[in-house]
Formats: sequence, structure tokens, C-alpha cells
Amino acid sequence: MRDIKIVIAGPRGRMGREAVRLVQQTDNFHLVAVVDHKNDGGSLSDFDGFSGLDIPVYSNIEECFQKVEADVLIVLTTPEFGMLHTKTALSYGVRPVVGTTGFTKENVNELEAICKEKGLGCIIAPNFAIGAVLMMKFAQLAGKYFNDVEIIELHHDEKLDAPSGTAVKTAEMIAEVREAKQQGHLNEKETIAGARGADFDGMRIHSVRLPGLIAHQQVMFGATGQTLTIRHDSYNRASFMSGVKLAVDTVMKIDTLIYGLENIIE
Ligand SMILES: NC(=O)c1ccc[n+]([C@@H]2O[C@H](COP(=O)([O-])OP(=O)(O)OC[C@H]3O[C@@H](n4cnc5c(N)ncnc54)[C@H](O)[C@@H]3O)[C@@H](O)[C@H]2O)c1
Ligand SMILES: O=C(O)C1=N[C@H](C(=O)O)CCC1
Repeated sequence: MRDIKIVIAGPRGRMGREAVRLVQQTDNFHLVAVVDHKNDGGSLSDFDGFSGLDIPVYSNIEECFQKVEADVLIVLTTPEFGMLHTKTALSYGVRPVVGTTGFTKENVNELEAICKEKGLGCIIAPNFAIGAVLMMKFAQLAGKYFNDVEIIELHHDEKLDAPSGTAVKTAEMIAEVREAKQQGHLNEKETIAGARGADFDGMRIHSVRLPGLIAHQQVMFGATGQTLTIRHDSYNRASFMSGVKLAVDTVMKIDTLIYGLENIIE
């Protein structure tokens, strides 16, 4: 198996810490630098919980790629910086694996065009958990037969974006097969704004934020006399790591952008 030199953006975050552990535990993955807005020029080992990891820290991602040779950038920062980091990686010939959510359709299209022009791979995965990817695929299958669907996504209360990337991706996948329909009563009125959730092609998305939660989603379908509920729960962030590993391995073999792990799992 070939060696893969990896930079992680956002190593001190909830996902970043798991990703550092994954890279450390994988024989052919090598952490060559991290991008963090603190401790520029220092070492990852200066931060709590990373003792013994003498890995250079850069705050400026351009400088990172000028000084360090890398194959893959794992992007696990906030939605605000995700796009900048991803575009910068591509401009240096480094393949991004993007876990950060909150990218717009325009963002994805722009990155797709850059990848095409440069012949570089990039994977954007709104959810790395294999169970969540299956939940989205099952929901897409159900969307062929049920036009009425409500997506309820539930996350921890530190999450910045709503709806979640997973909910948006699920709605996009269902929209590919679902007969368009405006749901609910034609004359329905919200007496409190937002009561019916976000509207995606007539489907409704509801975002729950509570301490104690990690990442969960329920897709509910309704038809005469029946409902169907498809649900996935991530109980910890280790649940995302087999998907991150698959994405890093795969991004080295492709020369286009892939949006969603459902496009690479067998
Ligand atoms: N794709 C998935 O499966 C998946 C799973 C969980 C979370 N996420 C997404 O990943 C992202 C991170 O989630 P999290 O829970 O780890 O968040 P977090 O807030 O714990 O971590 C974000 C990290 O980014 C760092 N950061 C912010 N600005 C930065 C900058 N300019 N340069 C470098 N680092 C910077 C912060 O210091 C923080 O450590 C979110 O967008 C979240 O939605 C995706
Ligand atoms: O914790 C988060 O934040 C998560 N975000 C992703 C999303 O927006 O779908 C995936 C699950 C965890």
C-alpha cells in the first residue's frame, strides 16, 4: 500500500482529534502538518492531548503547502474556513477530503470545476458514517414510492450549521427520484415562524439541537394508512473514521470531485 502524506485542518476539534488518532493508527498514513488558527510555527504536541506528536502547526494554509509536501488535506474546520482551505489545497495539487459541512451547491460546483481543470481528486462527504450513508440510500429508495417526506436531523448544540449537511444531502438524493410535491395542507399557515421547518423542494427539514446528542437523523415517509421511518444514530465520532479512511484511500485514485460517500461504497 502506498504511503499517503496527510495534513489535517482543525486537529483540535471534535472530529479533528479523532482524525489525528486515525492517521496515527494507520500504517501507510503519515501526518506531516496540521492547520490551526492557534500556535503558528509551533508543534501539535504543544496542545493538550497530543503529547509526543511533534508535527508542525501552520495558521496560514498557503505557507503550510509551500513548506510541506502533502498528498491529502483532511478538512475538519468550521464552515467559514472550509471552502478556503479546500480551494487552497487544490491550488497546490493536494487532494482534499472534506468533512466540513455547510457548503452550498455553488461551492460544490466551483470545486468540481477546479478538480476537472486540474485533474485532481476531491471527496466531499457530508457524513462519513457508513450507516448514515446507507440511511440516505434507503431513504432515496423509499422516496421513489412515497412523495411525502419529513427529515428530522438531531445534533449536539455546538453545531454551527443548520440544516445539517447530511439532511441537505438526503433531501437532494430523494429529490432526484421523488415526484415533486408541496407537502401539508395547501392553506397551512405557521402561527410561529419556522414551525414547519425548512422547505427543500416541498419536503420539510427540521433541525434539533440539544446537549447530549452527537449526530442523528430520522427520515419519515407517509402515505395513506402507513408511515415508514428510517433512522441512523452516531453515538460517538469514532463512527465517522472508517469513512474518513475510505475517502483518503479513494481520493488518491480519482481525478474528479465526488460529493457523497454513497458514490464510492460498493
Ligand atoms: N462529514 C462528517 O461525517 C462530519 C462529522 C462530524 C462533523 N462534521 C463537520 O465537521 C466540521 C467540524 O466539526 P467538529 O464537531 O469537529 O467542530 P469543532 O468546532 O469541534 O472543530 C472545528 C475546529 O476547527 C478549528 N478552526 C476554526 N477555524 C480554523 C482555521 N481558520 N484554521 C484552522 N482551524 C480552524 C477550531 O479551532 C476547531 O478546533 C463541522 O463542519 C461539522 O459539521 C462532519
Ligand atoms: O457534528 C456535526 O456537526 C456533524 N455534522 C455532519 C452534518 O452536518 O451532517 C455529519 C454528522 C455530524
